[in-house]
Order: sequence, then C-alpha cells, then structure tokens
Amino acid sequence: MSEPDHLRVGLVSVSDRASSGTYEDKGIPALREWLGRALRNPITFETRLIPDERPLIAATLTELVDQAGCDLVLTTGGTGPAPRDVTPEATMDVADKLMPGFGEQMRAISLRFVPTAILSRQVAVIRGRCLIINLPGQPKSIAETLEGLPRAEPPAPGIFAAVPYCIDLIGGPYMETDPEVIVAFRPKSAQRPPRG
Ligand SMILES: Nc1ncnc2c1ncn2[C@@H]1O[C@H](COP(=O)(O)OP(=O)(O)OP(=O)(O)O)[C@@H](O)[C@H]1O
Ligand SMILES: Nc1nc2c(c(=O)[nH]1)N[C@H]1C(S)=C(S)[C@@H](COP(=O)(O)O)O[C@H]1N2
Repeated sequence: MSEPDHLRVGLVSVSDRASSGTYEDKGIPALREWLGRALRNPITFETRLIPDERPLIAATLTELVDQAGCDLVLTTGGTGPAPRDVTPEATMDVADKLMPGFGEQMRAISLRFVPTAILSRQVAVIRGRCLIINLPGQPKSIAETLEGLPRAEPPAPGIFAAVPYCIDLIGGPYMETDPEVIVAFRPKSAQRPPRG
C-alpha cells in the first residue's frame, strides 16, 4: 500500500507579547505537538509568529495559502473581544467561504472547560484549496478544541473529526488520523481502505 499523502500545514501564532519576546511562544509548539500525535501523514510545517496587526495577519494567511501552498492553516490567539484582538477579522478578509460550524462547535466544546469560552470569536474559512481555522490563544485550548471530550458523557466531538473530509471536499490531500487521538469522520463512499 502507498504511503500517506504529504501535508503542508501553516501554524500562525498571533500574540503581541510572544512575538515581542515578553514571553516564550507556546502556541506553535502546542499546535505542532498535537498534529504530530493526531496525524499519520508526513507533514511539512510552515510556522509564523506575528503581532496582532490585521493587515499583517491577512498577508501572512494569504502567503501561506497562495505562495507556500498550505492545505490547512491553524492560527492561535487574538480571537477575544480586546481592542487588539483582530484575528477573526483578518481571517475573514482573506476568505472565499465562511465555515460557521467550526466556530460554533469550538465554542460549545470550550464551554465544557471554561465559562469564558463564549468570548472567543474564532472563525474558520476556505481560501482556495485551504481550510483556515482560528483557535484561542491559551495554549491548552488547542488540544481542548481539536480533540474535544470524545469519551465524556455526553461526548463532545472535537472539531478535527470534520477536518479531513473538509480537506477532501476542497481537493486537498487524504488526511489519516490516529483514532486513539481523533476519529476522522467520512461518509463510507469517501473512505479509503484502512491500512493493515
Ligand atoms: N502564544 C502564546 N504563548 C504562550 N502563552 C500564550 C500565548 N498566547 C496567549 N497565551 C496565554 O494565554 C493567556 C490569554 O491570552 P490573551 O488573550 O491575553 O493573549 P492573546 O491576545 O492571544 O495574545 P497577546 O495579548 O500577547 O497579543 C495569556 O495571558 C498567556 O498566558
Ligand atoms: N477551550 C478553550 N477555549 C477558550 C479558552 C480556554 O482556556 N480554553 N479561553 C477563553 C478566553 S478566556 C478568551 S478571552 C477567548 C479568546 O482568547 P484569545 O484572545 O487568546 O484568542 O478564548 C476563550 N476560549
């Protein structure tokens, strides 16, 4: 059987303080660690650590999709209500299509962890053949929202369950997950045979 498809993934940490060196950035390492655990595909990461500036965030996302050729871009930070939190606006600036279900589900999952979940205005969009998803800045929120609480009662499905099929539908590579971390949902007609 052939090897899993290669993925190119953009990781963008949007933080005034981490990008200026006030504190160490923990966003990109947390994203890289979670994706490394969850995916069986070989991945090339494109990482960017930038301040909360709307034109710069939009230009970074455009570059990652149009020049670097990312299949998936995850951002962390800048989704709240503070004056400098503009990641959702910058993400919508570069969008071809909005994908509101991701934001709705992330806020629902996050409410299981923190009552302030509703303060995140995180969005997801399609640009070209790339899915761009905003995550909150708190590093622990990355695993919380991507993975959810699949074994809790009632379960809260992590949003990453829907990412592989979304990438299929926009013409991207076939993403394969470790079911111990996240079970990717695809309709039967879209599934490749499991690897032995
Ligand atoms: N990139 C990051 N690395 C490490 N910790 C972070 C990062 N971003 C946020 N945090 C943590 O999460 C908390 C809440 O984040 P907050 O909403 O204040 O940050 P932000 O708007 O995402 O980034 P900033 O205020 O630096 O521009 C911070 O006090 C910090 O402890
Ligand atoms: N899963 C999860 N979601 C979360 C949080 C969290 O700790 N875990 N923090 C919340 C808080 S306190 C804020 S202010 C918003 C926005 O955070 P940001 O501005 O760092 O993106 O995300 C919310 N969503």
